[in-house]
Amino acid sequence: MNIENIHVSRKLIGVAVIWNKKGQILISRRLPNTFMGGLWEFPGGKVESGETVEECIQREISEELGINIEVVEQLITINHNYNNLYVSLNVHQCLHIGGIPQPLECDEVRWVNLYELDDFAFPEANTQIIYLLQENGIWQQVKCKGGDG
Ligand SMILES: Nc1nc2c([nH]c(=O)n2[C@H]2C[C@H](O)[C@@H](COP(=O)(O)OP(=O)(O)OP(=O)(O)O)O2)c(=O)[nH]1
Ligand SMILES: [Mg+2]
Repeated sequence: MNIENIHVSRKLIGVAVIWNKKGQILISRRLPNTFMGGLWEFPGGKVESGETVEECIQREISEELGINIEVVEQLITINHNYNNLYVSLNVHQCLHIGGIPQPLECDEVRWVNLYELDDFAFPEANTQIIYLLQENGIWQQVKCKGGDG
């Protein structure tokens, strides 16, 4: 095969693990008829040029869910290859500050606890994120009860 025919896409993705005061995490379901449609994920999206990952997360969460969050700290970066799509998931721990999550760009949103995460189908790259979250427990008692949600 000619080298020019090989197309590899790379995407840097800002991903938010958003916690409420009850120790629940917000998950959203990808729209049907899209890449990995129907699977559940942590909200987020592609980092645009000129923005930091934190800015990307703030923007995506406001666009996708219409809520306010505080981006608190980085959890992990997962590099994963879906055939010819390389994604680098830059995952951050976040607190829900206010607003009721709306499924503005997804099929459905839900608050779930750490153990309920096992009941939903996530993309392959999420396995390690979920394992780490469950290992860590309720994120330092929801970062000492910050946030407002
Ligand atoms: N947001 C998010 N994306 C994830 C997760 N796990 C996972 O593999 N992904 C993958 C799916 C997509 O290939 C990519 C996210 O891209 P996207 O298509 O939702 O992002 P976007 O809305 O900014 O995309 P675009 O149309 O602007 O290219 O990362 C996850 O937990 N959250
Ligand atoms: Mg997205």
